[in-house]
Amino acid sequence: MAARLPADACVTPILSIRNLSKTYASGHVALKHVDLDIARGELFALLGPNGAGKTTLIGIVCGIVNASGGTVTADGHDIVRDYRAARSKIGLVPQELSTDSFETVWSTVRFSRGLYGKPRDDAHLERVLRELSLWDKRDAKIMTLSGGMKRRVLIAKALAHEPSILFLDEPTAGVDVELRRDMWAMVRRLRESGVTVILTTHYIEEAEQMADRIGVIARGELLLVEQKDALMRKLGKKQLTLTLQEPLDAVPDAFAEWPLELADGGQALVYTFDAQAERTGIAGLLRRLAEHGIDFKDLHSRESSLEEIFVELVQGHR
Ligand SMILES: Nc1ncnc2c1ncn2[C@@H]1O[C@H](COP(=O)(O)OP(=O)(O)OP(=O)(O)O)[C@@H](O)[C@H]1O
Repeated sequence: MAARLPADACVTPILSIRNLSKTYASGHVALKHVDLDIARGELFALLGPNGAGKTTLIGIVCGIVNASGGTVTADGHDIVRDYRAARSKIGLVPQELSTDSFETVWSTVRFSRGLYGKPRDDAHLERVLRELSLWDKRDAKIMTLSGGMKRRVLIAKALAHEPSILFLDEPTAGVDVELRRDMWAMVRRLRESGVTVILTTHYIEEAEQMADRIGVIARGELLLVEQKDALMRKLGKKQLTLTLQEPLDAVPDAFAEWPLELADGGQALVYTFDAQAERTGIAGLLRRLAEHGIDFKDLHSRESSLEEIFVELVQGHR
């Protein structure tokens, strides 16, 4: 699907992905013709179930995986023809910490910066380590750190060369509440400082709390890209639950025009409707209930969460 920026976003995208495809040597098609533009300074969340193609997409943009077709431009640089320049614009926080176990935190981040040919800037590295509460650990060997601290080191490494685009692949998978909160705060600060952040996540809550725009990917296809608020408005459903005075065995035929369901062993009647519809049908439903002598003692309504929207989208795709 096409996922260009809205016309009013009159900016050159910082990341431009065109017709990107990937078929692994095994024959598995991991990405199918993905088009996506990311605006400078945006916080974009890529949501998808396991195996959707999120890591493959990031891997291609970061030059770790070769694309089978399509192009990617990062801050004006083609990621194949102009690999070094493109890569120097990008920071990647991968899912796993794989190397550097015997190195200290300080030498690891300094080395990361040097990899991109950036001049030494100890003041910058100190700022990064302090922000991530790693400054006190700068002389510790990475192998001696806790899992949470190792995660922080991954982020420090990714920020060492001052990238303008930061990818976070499942940043909070398996981390504790405190680290998750710190990560969210850090991502917000980065974004305020002008860094474009693209994160992948299974945690809908993360996308709901953080993102400006959300892309949903499943089986290698970008199903949808929307401003978060518009997505919730467009696809959100509302649910009205009536707690009945007397339980019902079944929904009476007279109510066939409303998609009603019984819940709580017949104690509650649940009506799901489109939050955007001009006529919700609630007034008519309540009248009909009164006509049939069905009394209720309580009623409440709620809007669907992003999680419900997401599950419906992905299931619909299957
Ligand atoms: N090197 C590889 N060779 C063959 N198939 C692969 C390879 N790497 C990934 N795949 C397959 O491609 C699909 C997409 O994988 P990918 O890791 O991009 O998904 P993901 O959305 O990041 O999933 P997760 O959330 O589980 O990390 C999966 O079915 C995976 O098994």
